[in-house]
Amino acid sequence: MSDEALLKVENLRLDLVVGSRRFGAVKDVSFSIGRGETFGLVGESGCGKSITALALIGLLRAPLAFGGGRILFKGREIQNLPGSEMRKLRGNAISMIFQEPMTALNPLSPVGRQIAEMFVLHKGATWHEAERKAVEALANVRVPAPDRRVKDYPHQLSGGMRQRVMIAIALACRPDLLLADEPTTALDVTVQAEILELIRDLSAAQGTAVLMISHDLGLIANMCARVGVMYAGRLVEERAAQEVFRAPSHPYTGGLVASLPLLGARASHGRSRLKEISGVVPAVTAFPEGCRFNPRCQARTEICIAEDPEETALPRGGRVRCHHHA
Ligand SMILES: Nc1ncnc2c1ncn2[C@@H]1O[C@H](COP(=O)(O)OP(=O)(O)OP(=O)(O)O)[C@@H](O)[C@H]1O
Repeated sequence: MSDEALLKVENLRLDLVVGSRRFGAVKDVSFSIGRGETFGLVGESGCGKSITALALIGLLRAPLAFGGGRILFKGREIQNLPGSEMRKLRGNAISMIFQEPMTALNPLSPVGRQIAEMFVLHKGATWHEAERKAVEALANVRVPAPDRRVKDYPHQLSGGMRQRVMIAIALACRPDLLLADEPTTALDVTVQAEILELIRDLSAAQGTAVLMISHDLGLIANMCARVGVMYAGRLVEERAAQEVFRAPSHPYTGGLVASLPLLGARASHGRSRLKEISGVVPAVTAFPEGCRFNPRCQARTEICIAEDPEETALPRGGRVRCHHHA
C-alpha cells in the first residue's frame, strides 16, 4: 500500500511461549489501513485475530509474546514502545472496544467518570470540563437521558448501553484508529445492528479508521471496504470486500462464503467449492507443516503438505496465500 497508510503491519509474528519453545501463533501477517478506512479481519475462533489486535496496542500478555516484524503507526514503529509511550497512544490515537464491556469497564466507577477520565488523561481537561464532555459523549452514542446516565455504574445498564459507553470511551479522544474486536457478539440481534450502525456513523463522522474483527464474514463485508481472512495465524487472503464474495480465491475464504446462508449458492456457482468447512482450527502447538489449512482443504495436493505457500498478488487487486488459488 501507499506510504500514506495510517497503520502498517509488516510480517508480524506473535509467539505462544511454552517453556523454552516458541510456537508461531501469528506468522508473517502483513496488512495496512489507510486513514479513515474500514478494514476487517475475519476467520474462525482461534485464528489469531484478537491477539493481532492486542499486539497493536501493546496489550499482549504472557504466554504470548511479540516474535518479530514491524508495526508502524503514522510511520512510527510502535512494536517496541516503552509502556509509558504506549499508554499515551492507547485510548488516545488508537483505542479498542471489546466483546464484553463488563470486563473492560470498571465496575466500581460511574460510567460518566470513566469517560471523563479520558479527557483528563489525554487532553489535559479539568474534571469539571471533562464531566460536562462526558455527558456530550454519552449523548453522541445515543444514550437517552445522558445527564442522568453518567452517574450510573456499569451493572445498572443493559448490555447494549454498556457497549455504547465503551464506544463513548473509545471515541472520546477522537482516535485515528479504532480496534473493534467482536463488538456485538455478546448482544442480541436487534441491538447488534444498532451498535454496528453507531460505530459506522461515528467513525465516518470523525474520520476514524476501523479495524473490525469478527468470525462473521457477512458482518465484516457489510462494515468494511477491505477484508483480511485469517486462518491458523496466517493471513490467507486480502481483498476488497465485494471481491471476496464475488470471487473468493483461497479455499478457506470460499468455504466461509459458501457457509453464509444467502450468498453461498451464488459464490459457489460454476466452481468447485467447499460447501462447509469440516474440522476445526488446530491448536497453536499443533499447526501442520506446509499450508496450515491443508488438513481441511479439499483442493489439497502433495505440495500443500510439503510447502508453505508464498503470498501471491491477485490480478484484480489483493493477495492470497495458496498453491491452488482460484
Ligand atoms: N492467553 C493465552 N494463552 C494461551 N493461548 C492463547 C492465549 N490467548 C490466545 N491463545 C491462543 O492463540 C490463538 C489465537 O487466539 P485469538 O484469541 O487471537 O483467536 P481469535 O481468532 O481472535 O479467536 P476468538 O474469536 O476466539 O478470540 C488461539 O489458538 C488461542 O488458543
